[in-house]
Amino acid sequence: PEKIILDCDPGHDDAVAMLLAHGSPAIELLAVTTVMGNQTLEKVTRNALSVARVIGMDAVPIARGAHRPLVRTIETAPDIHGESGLDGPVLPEPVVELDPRHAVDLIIDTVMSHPPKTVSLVPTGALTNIALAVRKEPRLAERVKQVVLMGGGVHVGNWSAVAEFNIIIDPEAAHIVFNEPWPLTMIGLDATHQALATDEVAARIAAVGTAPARFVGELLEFFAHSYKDAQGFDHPPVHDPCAVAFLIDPTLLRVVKAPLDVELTGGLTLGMTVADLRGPAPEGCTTQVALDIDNDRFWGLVVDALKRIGDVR
Ligand SMILES: Nc1ccc([C@@H]2N[C@H](CO)[C@@H](O)[C@H]2O)cc1
Ligand SMILES: [Ca+2]
Repeated sequence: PEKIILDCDPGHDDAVAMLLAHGSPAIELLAVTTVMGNQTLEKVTRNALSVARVIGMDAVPIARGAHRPLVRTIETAPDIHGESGLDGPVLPEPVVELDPRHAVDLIIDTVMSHPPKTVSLVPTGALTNIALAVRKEPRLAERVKQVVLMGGGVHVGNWSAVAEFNIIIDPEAAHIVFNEPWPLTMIGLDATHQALATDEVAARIAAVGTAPARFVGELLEFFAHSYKDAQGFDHPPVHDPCAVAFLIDPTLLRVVKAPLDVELTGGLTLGMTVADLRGPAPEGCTTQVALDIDNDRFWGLVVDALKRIGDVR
């Protein structure tokens, strides 16, 4: 199985990414780290611990990370995720204790204690923790198998006309991460806006008939309402598990190798992820971008993971 570290800001779709990583037989979830974004660090960390309880994840270390971006001030997304960051379902009291380390140290310790090129980083929030980690331990750039991040977009933005939330709330961190030599796959809005939780998807999830499945149903119901009100979507795009799905079955996504970088000085374009799709990628290009996803097969992975998790008391 693919060994991964999930760096996240739960967040409705981050919660689905956690359950997909925990439930999929193709993934070995080594650690979960939290970063501010959808809500404050306190709230997203509490949410991660609650989700861990719901899905029966009691042996994976969870550590909290950056409480604000590297340079800028924090910006949250209550219009989509609500005041708690995971509005909708009742959130059970956490049972597992947080790992005492900072997320950055848990990431470094986990990667450096495994053989080279065996652990992948899967960030689904701002890239602050990942940037700090590779600055504190530069060897990460050669040691990590790959970075598969949910963020950015080639032709699509959601926090500005051209920028995506995870990137624009900490564009300096994103610039660091996009410019390290590690293999990097950007699962951006071009693909994740196709990962829609339709009524048919909701029915497939409900049919699993377990407490975790009901939890997912409730969080997707809230997510659907807030996405409709805030962004006019008929069904919510569930972004973050698309990054985990790429590691489970890369054939689910169409990816194109292309030079990628992040705009830091634009007025209109701050935080824009710029992919140069003009021609064949130059030799040594280590970045690629996802442009499409097979939504039906993607949701099949989520349903399978829920079935494997079963009922959790
Ligand atoms: N409007 C909106 C804002 C932030 C997010 C979060 N940021 C990414 C999508 O932009 C996902 O990781 C998701 O958790 C989703 C929608
Ligand atoms: Ca997220």
